[in-house]
Amino acid sequence: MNYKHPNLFVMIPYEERNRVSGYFDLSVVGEEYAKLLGDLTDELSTYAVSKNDVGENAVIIPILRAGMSMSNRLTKRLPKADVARISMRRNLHTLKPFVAWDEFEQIKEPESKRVFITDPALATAGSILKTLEHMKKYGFKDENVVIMAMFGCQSGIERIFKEHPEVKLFLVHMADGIREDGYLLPYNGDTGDRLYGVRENEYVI
Ligand SMILES: O=P(O)(O)OC[C@H]1O[C@H](OP(=O)(O)OP(=O)(O)O)[C@H](O)[C@@H]1O
Ligand SMILES: O=c1cc[nH]c(=O)[nH]1
Repeated sequence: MNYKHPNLFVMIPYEERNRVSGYFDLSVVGEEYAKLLGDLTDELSTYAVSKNDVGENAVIIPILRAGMSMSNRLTKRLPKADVARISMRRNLHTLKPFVAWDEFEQIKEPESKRVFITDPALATAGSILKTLEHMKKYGFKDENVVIMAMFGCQSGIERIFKEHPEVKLFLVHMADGIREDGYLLPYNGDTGDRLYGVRENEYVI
């Protein structure tokens, strides 16, 4: 997958897919999966964040639940950054996301803040787009936004840049595509479920 965009930065090229084989090994779950995602986040931070950046005037926004697996490590790399979580839920039939709650109110002067959004999976991009739309209401600016993700597909990425051409996206690795049920290919399962267990009431939301 050689898709390119000026604001897209892919850390591990297709030819080195074996380096991310743990994504696709569905027996890797819980703490072990969290460590794998955390270690890749450390690597991605080296790629996405300048060497002397300690997170001054920055805020890290993990999209819950799975985004915490990345923000937990990014906070170590950027100790001065604030953290403001957003809880995003999706109806797994329609794949439509909605905001359950957020912590944006606590961020002072959002219009001047550098933002790092973390979420391992970028599939339809509905969750990221909803997050960006929600952030705008609070005054955050697209030109200050860096999205950090593990795995994303071209159709989702194109949707992001179509609506938000100024954001930057740092991806560990490019997916081949997306399945009809909204999961990425190669299949990596549900990241949140692999980390924290299946959520019982997902279908009724
Ligand atoms: O690009 P999209 O099509 O919106 O899909 C990606 C979203 O799906 C996953 O979250 P999920 O809804 O499984 O929530 P969880 O992390 O709480 O399990 C993932 O962490 C993204 O937030
Ligand atoms: O591939 C996908 C799609 C949605 N959520 C995930 O965790 N993975």
